Amino acid sequence: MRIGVLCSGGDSPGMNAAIRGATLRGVDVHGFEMVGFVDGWRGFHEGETVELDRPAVRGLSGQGGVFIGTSRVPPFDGGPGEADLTDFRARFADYGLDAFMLIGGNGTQRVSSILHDSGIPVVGLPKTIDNDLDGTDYTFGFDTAVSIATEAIDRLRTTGDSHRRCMVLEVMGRDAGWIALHAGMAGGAQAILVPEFPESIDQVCDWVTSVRDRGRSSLVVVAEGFALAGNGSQVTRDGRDGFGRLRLGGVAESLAPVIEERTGIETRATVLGHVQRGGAPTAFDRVLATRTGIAGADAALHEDWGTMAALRGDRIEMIPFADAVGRLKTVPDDRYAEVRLNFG
Ligand SMILES: Nc1ncnc2c1ncn2[C@@H]1O[C@H](COP(=O)(O)OP(=O)(O)OP(=O)(O)O)[C@@H](O)[C@H]1O
Ligand SMILES: O=P(O)(O)OC[C@H]1O[C@](O)(CO)[C@@H](O)[C@@H]1O
Ligand SMILES: [Mg+2]
Repeated sequence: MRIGVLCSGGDSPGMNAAIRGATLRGVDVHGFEMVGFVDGWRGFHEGETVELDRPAVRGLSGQGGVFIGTSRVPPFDGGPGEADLTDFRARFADYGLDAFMLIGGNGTQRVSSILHDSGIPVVGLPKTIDNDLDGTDYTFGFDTAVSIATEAIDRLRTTGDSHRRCMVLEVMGRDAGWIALHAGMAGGAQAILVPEFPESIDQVCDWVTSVRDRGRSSLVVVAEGFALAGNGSQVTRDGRDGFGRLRLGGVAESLAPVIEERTGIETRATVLGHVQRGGAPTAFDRVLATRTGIAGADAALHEDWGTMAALRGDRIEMIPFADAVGRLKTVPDDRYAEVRLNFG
């Protein structure tokens, strides 16, 4: 069996470990041929590939990024219509492929599902720092991002306390508040602002003021997709990503002066940005990613197409794409309520 491996969407710490796990199991144990497409669908369109075998994945489990590259280059020119899919199948056949192993988040697994429905054998390996993919408890990369954001909170807190300032930290997550929620809990933030639960500026300022009134300095964590209640909208930057979506970012910088003006407390903003996607994966993410890759290779052996390797409790289970795509896994009411009671 010849399997094409491809990454799509943002990189996520653990992608290298997943490719290593899949290759060691797929090539060495099951006797597959495996080929990686460089920079996601760009490599597929332009014919840039790398053979995956034991030497190619040596020492990769602790390395950040992904050595074959990833991108948001789309798989099809269009919708996809029947003509797009026919062209796609022809290209798939030209590469001599029997199946795809697609590594990505909700967008990528949506593509997996489209390809599977059009008759192409696919297994999916879930990754994303956003942890917004349904059907799986955690995606690899999330734990690393949360650890980095937590360290940032710890560091901002000592300087914020020293100057009696309010510190606002912006983290990633697109339309899901998981990174903010977990890092904020781990770092004991005085307020955590997430896209799922808009709050008014009056409420945010009340929390910051009450923290000052009991002699402390506030650490506010805000997810990049947060919008104020009422007529607030998400803050975006110039430019669009490779899929044509507006880039999120800047909400901390827009909130900080308003908090300062309304409370009289000096307030500073920090945007953590891509630091939270870079560098070595945590041990948890290395193990999760490796097991995910192994499960994907085993699923290919059993021709368990149309499935994604999901973490369920402490087990990796192959679940249908339909259970993973179509809706985002966002922060539920009870998870927000349990932290909100202690804000301020
Ligand atoms: N419905 C769709 N139809 C066709 N292509 C899609 C669709 N959804 C996503 N894609 C393609 O898949 C790519 C990856 O999706 P996306 O950028 O949402 O990242 P992701 O896989 O969700 O990972 P992450 O959220 O971690 O960046 C998109 O950039 C786009 O090229
Ligand atoms: O790397 P880019 O294209 O700036 O994308 C940033 C986006 O990717 C993610 O890191 C992962 O989806 C989001 O949290 C963030 O909004
Ligand atoms: Mg996504």
